[in-house]
Amino acid sequence: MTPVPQIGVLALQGDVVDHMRALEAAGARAVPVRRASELDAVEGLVIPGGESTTMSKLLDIFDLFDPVKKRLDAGLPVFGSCAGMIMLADEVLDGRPDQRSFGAIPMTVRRNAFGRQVDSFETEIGIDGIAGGPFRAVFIRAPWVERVGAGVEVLGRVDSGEGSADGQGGRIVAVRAGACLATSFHPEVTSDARVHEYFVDMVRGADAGPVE
Ligand SMILES: NC(=O)CC[C@H](N)C(=O)O
Repeated sequence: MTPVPQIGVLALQGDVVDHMRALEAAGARAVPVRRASELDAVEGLVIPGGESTTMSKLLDIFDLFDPVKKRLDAGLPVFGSCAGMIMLADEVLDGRPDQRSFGAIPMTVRRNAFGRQVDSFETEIGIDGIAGGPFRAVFIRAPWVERVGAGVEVLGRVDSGEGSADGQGGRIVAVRAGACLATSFHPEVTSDARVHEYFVDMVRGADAGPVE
């Protein structure tokens, strides 16, 4: 177990600096990842919020899509927030036709799902596995999860006033599947480090280690 794990933040586009600050606050060493050699050195990876169509394109341009996919398939712990959640899904609705995602979590994610009228909002939600009361969740043109496959644990929902496809009330906005964590919202833009602490604990537990 590494006491201070080295965690990469995919630094092609999006709110990289906020995630690096939040990871450091949560007890990790944060490093930007722009090339495969930097990816090799990390024990966990954050895919930040931003714009998933752009991120998908840049991953191809920087020859990083396949190296990242390979490490995710090998069990590298990963946390995706917002656009990062979209990048982890195996099915993306309302995406661009050429948009690619890693398929690390068996789930269907709808882009920009909360609609243009209220495309950004904040609300308090409970997150399973995170103690200490509700979490202030900031949503910015956020996706939601419409289907979860086998082995995906729903950690949090938001009441969108219309229920959800599975009849349990509220849209799914936080999930975990093994070493993969994803949120529709942006914990990195608040000063509450609990979601990042949760992820740092996942990385410590997984002990994926850097590639030799
Ligand atoms: N804040 C965000 O990350 C927004 C995600 C963006 N709507 C996308 O599709 O990628």
